[in-house]
Amino acid sequence: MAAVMRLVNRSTLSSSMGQHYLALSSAAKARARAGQALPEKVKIVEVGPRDGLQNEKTIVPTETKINLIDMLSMSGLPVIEATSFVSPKWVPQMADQVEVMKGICRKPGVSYPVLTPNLKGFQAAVKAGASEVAIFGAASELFSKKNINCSVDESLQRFEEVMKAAKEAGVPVRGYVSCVLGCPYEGKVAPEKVAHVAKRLYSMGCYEISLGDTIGVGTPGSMTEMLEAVCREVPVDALAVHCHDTYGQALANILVALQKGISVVDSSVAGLGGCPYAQGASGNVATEDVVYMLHGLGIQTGVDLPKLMDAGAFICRTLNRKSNSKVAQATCKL
Ligand SMILES: CC(C)(COP(=O)([O-])OP(=O)([O-])OC[C@H]1O[C@@H](n2cnc3c(N)ncnc32)[C@H](O)[C@@H]1OP(=O)([O-])[O-])[C@@H](O)C(=O)NCCC(=O)NCCSC(=O)C[C@@](C)(O)CC(=O)[O-]
Repeated sequence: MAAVMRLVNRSTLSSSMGQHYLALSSAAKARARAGQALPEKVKIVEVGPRDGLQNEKTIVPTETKINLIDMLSMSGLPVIEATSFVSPKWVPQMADQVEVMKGICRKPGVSYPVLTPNLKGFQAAVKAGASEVAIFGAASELFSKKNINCSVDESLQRFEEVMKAAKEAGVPVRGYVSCVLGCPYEGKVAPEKVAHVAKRLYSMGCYEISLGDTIGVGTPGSMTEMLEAVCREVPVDALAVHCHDTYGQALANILVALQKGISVVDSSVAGLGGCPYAQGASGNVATEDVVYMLHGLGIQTGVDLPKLMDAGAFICRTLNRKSNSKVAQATCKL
């Protein structure tokens, strides 16, 4: 019975993709029905292999990480955050970063950025063949201290060093701001503080600033307020949103961001993840659910949903867990 359901749901999914997602006139209508001028295309930044796996209690074999990244590459995702060049004492799960970078099959046109908290990480990343990196700061002092062992100002000084080296090497840099809608240690975070850190990262040369609701406490209300503050300081086309789904608000918050004109969304296959320095934070919003919503709105992503779901099913099977994706649950792709 379950197998029949799986088949039926999979074919329904494929045919609905064919009927609805590719018909441009109905796509435009779907976007218009959402009430605002939504973007025609959205770039999805898949963070599962890094944000998703960094918090796993038992070490995930390198081969599994490589297989996951390769399957994600085949699904049409344009950006896959592969790993991080951080201290193995702080995040043991990412200690195999060099092997991961060496083992993945890089698909032309796909970018594989990695996290680099400082110059040491940047140099190691470039040596391992990274062609794009991300620096990661926070809008909360206590989170910054817990996560990267320095104040927000100190972190920005370290990032200046990374930016200088990246410019010399011609490596594009993405910037993260964590705790944009709340901090596990400080509680509420002022939108102006988020805007200040986002502006600093943008001014130092980050081509894109990803705004992280690290603990998933935001609502469409707080998201709107925060984005209005940030958009006064950073052009909207340089912004991305990175929503964890702890309180089930992620898709609603992403829709708010789309309505504000943001067209880059971070997400994690099967909703894997959490931050090791933000206790209680659940995984990122599931990529499958984001793709389903975007395609339903007539927004192009270039992602093949069934192939993406195969990658989600693979990692859930390997980690012996249920997918956090509602789409995977509904279609029995667990
Ligand atoms: C930033 C540090 C390194 C500072 O850590 P530290 O202890 O202050 O650094 P240090 O400069 O004093 O060095 C201490 C040791 O770490 C080594 N070290 C120093 N730098 C590196 C490096 N790059 N790679 C490898 N090793 C490094 C260094 O060589 C030395 O080694 P030892 O002499 O003790 O053997 C540390 O705090 C760290 O690695 N933190 C990891 C933070 C992290 O990965 N957090 C999770 C990702 S952030 C996130 O998930 C949020 C995000 C991005 O998804 C968005 C959102 O949801 O909000």
